Amino acid sequence: MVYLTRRETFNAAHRMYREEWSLEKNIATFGKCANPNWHGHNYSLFVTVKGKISYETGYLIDLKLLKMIIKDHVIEKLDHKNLNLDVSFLAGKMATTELLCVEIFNELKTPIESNEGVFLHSVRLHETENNYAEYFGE
Ligand SMILES: Nc1nc2c(c(=O)[nH]1)N=C([C@H](O)[C@H](O)COP(=O)(O)OP(=O)(O)OP(=O)(O)O)CN2
Repeated sequence: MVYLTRRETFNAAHRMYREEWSLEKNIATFGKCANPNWHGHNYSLFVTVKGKISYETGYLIDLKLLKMIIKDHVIEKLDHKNLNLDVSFLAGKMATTELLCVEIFNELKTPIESNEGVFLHSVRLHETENNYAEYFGE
C-alpha cells in the first residue's frame, strides 16, 4: 500500500453566521468571523489517495489525472467564490474549515475511486498558516 498526495490551492470568501440568530449572538459566537463584510482565505488543499503501485507503470494513479479530478470536482466550484452563497455542495452548511474538508472529501470519493484500485485516504484543508482540518471519511 502506498499513499500519494496532490496539493491544490484556491481562494474564497466566507462569513460565519446563522441567519436565524441576531447579529449580537453571531458576533458573541463567531467573533470577527461574523463581521457582515465578507472576508477571504487562501486555502491549501491536500488530497491523499492510497492503493497498490502498478508493476507496469510504477504509478498508483497518474498525478495529472488526480489533478484534473480535483480541479473539475472541487477547485472550479470553490476558487474565487463565496462559500456561503455560490457553492451548491455547501448549501445550508456553515463554511468552517472542518465542514468544508468533509464536503470536499465527499465530492472527491466517487470520481477518485472510479479508478480501479485507487482509494481516497484523506483530505486536509489549511485555512490559515495556523489552522487546518483533516478528514479520513469516518
Ligand atoms: N472550529 C473552527 N473554528 C474557527 C474557524 C473554523 O473554520 N473552524 N475559522 C475561523 C476563522 O475563519 C479563521 O480560521 C481564523 O482566522 P484568524 O484568527 O485570522 O487566523 P489565525 O488563527 O491563523 O490567526 P492567529 O493570529 O494565529 O490567531 C475561526 N474559528
